[in-house]
Amino acid sequence: MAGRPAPKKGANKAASPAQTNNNKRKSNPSKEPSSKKAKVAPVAAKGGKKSAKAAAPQDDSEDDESWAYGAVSGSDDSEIEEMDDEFVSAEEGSDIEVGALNDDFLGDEFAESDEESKGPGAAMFGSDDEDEEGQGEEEDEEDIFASNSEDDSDEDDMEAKSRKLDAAAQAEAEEAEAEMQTNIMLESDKYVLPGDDHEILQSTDLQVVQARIQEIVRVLNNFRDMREGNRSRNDYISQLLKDLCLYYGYNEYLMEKLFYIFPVSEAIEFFEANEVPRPVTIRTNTLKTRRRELAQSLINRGVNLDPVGKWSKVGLQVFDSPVPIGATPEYLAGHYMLQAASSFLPVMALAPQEHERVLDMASAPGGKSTYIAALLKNTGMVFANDANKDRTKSLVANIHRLGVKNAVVCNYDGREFPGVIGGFDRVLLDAPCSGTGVISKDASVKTNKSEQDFQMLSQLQKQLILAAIDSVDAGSKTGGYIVYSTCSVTVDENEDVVNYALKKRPNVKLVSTGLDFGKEGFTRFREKVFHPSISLTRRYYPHMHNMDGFYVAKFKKVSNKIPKKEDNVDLDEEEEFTPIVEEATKRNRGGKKSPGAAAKAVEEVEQIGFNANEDEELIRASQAKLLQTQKGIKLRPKKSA
Ligand SMILES: C[S@@+](CC[C@H](N)C(=O)[O-])C[C@H]1O[C@@H](n2cnc3c(N)ncnc32)[C@H](O)[C@@H]1O
Repeated sequence: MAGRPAPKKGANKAASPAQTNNNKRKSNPSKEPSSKKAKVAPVAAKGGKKSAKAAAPQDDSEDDESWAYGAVSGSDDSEIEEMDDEFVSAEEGSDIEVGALNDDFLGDEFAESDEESKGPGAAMFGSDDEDEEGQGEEEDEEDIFASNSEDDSDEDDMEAKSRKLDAAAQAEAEEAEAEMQTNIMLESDKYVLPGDDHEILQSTDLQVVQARIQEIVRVLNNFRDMREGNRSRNDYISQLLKDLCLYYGYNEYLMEKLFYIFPVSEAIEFFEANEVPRPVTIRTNTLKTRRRELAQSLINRGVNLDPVGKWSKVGLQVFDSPVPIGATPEYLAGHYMLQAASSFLPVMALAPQEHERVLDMASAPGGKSTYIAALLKNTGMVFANDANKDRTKSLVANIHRLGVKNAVVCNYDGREFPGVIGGFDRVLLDAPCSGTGVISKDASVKTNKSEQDFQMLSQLQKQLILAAIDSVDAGSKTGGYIVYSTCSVTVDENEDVVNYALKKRPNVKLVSTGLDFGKEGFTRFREKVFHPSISLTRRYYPHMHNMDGFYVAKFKKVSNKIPKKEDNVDLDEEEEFTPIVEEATKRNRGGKKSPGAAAKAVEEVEQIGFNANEDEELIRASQAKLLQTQKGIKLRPKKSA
C-alpha cells in the first residue's frame, strides 16, 4: 500500500448504489431476499442469491409478534404487510422447486437470461420477420405483375423468374450476414487491460478505479468471450486485487485472503457491505422482562423498532431513536443488552439447559455469558472467564446490570482449562480473532492485520479449542457440547481450527448447530481439504445476512478418553471415537464395528497436547506450497538448529 493514497471514504464512493442505510426499516436483513440486494451491488452481482433460502428463519409459533409491527408503524401497515410477505416467500421458497419459484427467488441469473432472450435473440427474430414480410410483399407484387401479364411472352416470364431468384439470393446473403453479426463479440466489448505505463493504470482517482473494477469483474464473469488476447485470468485478478486494495483501503495480504473466500462478484458485495454499518440490535434480557413489554416501553419513548427476524425470540432491531439507546431507563434497569444479531447465534447453538454448568471461556464484555445465564433462567452456573483483567470489569458490570445471579467471573488464560476447573456440561469458546467479520465496525482491521497476526491467532485458537474440548464432560446427562465461534470469516481461523480439533481430539464429532440459516462451512478451500462433516458448521456474511461476519461450529464430545493416534487398531473398531475414521470406515467397509477392539483402544489413552513445533512445521510446509504454486518460489528447507 506504500505510496497509495488513502481511499476517500464516502467521497467518490457516494455514487455507489450499494451504499444503503442498513438501519432503514426496509433493509431488515432476514426479510429481504439477497437476490434483491445483489441487484444494487455496484458490480454485476450474482452471488448471494441463494441466501434467500439460507436465511429462511425458523418458526416462531410461540410468540405472536404482530403487535410490534402495528404498534411501531402506526399508519405504516401496508409496508409491514409487504415485508411480512417477502419473509414468508423466502421461507416457502426454500422448499419449492426452481420451476415453481416466483421472479424474486429466481434471482438475477434467471432475470438476466430472460433479458437475453429478449435482447439479441429478439433482435435476430425481429429482423427475420421483417425479411419474411418484405419478401412476402415482393412476392405479392410479382403475383400482381404475373396476373396482369398472362399473355406476355416466355422472355418476360424468364425475366420475372430471374428477378425472383436474385431477390432470394440477396435475402439469404443478408440473413447470413445478420447471423454473423449476432454471433461475433465486438472488439469494443473486450476489456483491454491497461499496460504498466498506461495513464489509466496509474490513476488513483477512485472513480476511475471503480470503473476498472467493474470492467474487470465483467470480464472475469465471462472470461472466454471477453478477455483480451492471451491475457490470463491471473493478469486480470492481480490488477483487480490492486484496485480493490486502493478502492476499499485494505492491505494486500488481507485483501487476497478475503477475496478468495467468495466468487468474484460476491467478493465485491462483501467488501461493499463492509462499508455500511450493520443494523443496531438489542437482546431482551428475559431475566427481567419480555420482548413484547420491552418493545412497548421503547416505542413509548419514540424508538422505532421491529423484531430482528423470526429466527430470534429475543432480538429487536432499532431503526431510529430520539434517545441514546445505550442510556434509556430500560437499558440502565437491565432490560436489554446492546448486542449484534450475529452474536446471538453461538449461544443459540450452545442451547444451554437449566441447571447445567457452563463455561464461557473468552467472555468479556459478557454479551454471550449473560444470554447463557438468561437461558439457564439463573439456575446452574456460568463460569465467565476472560484472560484480560481490564475487560472483566465491563463483564462484571453487565452481569450486575442484567440481574445475573448464577455467574462466576474468572480471569485465566483459557488454555489453563481444564486445569482450573473441568467437567462442564457445555463450553462456549467465542475465540479471540482477527475481526474480519466486523470491519464495518472497526475499519482498522483492513490495514493492521499481518500474516504473522493470522498465524499467531490461529495457533492460539487451536490451543484454546483443545482446552475447551477437554473441559467438557462427555458423560453429562444433558450436554457434552462445545461451541466454537469467531467474528471472522477467514478459513484459517474457522474451518482450519475445527479441522485441527477433529484431528487432535477424535473423541469429538461435529453436530448440527441447530441454526437453520447460514452458509455451510468449507470442506475444501484452495489447496486445503477438510473433514466432510465441516459442512455442518455455519458461516454468516454481512452482504448475505446483513449481520456481522461470523462462524459457528458445534461439537459433541463422545468420550472423555482420547484414543491413541498410533494405536494399532482396526479402523472399524475406532469408529465410535473418530469422526474422520468413521467416515472412511463407512465408505470402505460398510460401517461395521466390533466394540471389543474399540474398548481396547480407549484403554490406552494419551493426552494429546498442542504441539507448537509440529504446528510450526505444518504452517511452514503449507506456506511453502502456496508460494510455489502461486508465485513459483521454491523455499529452501529450514536448517535444523
Ligand atoms: C471475541 S471476544 C469475546 C466476546 C464475548 N464472548 C462476548 O460475547 O461479549 C474475545 C475475548 O477473548 C479474550 N481472550 C484473548 N485471549 C484469551 C485467552 N488466552 N484466554 C481467554 N480469553 C482470551 C479477549 O480478552 C476477549 O475479551
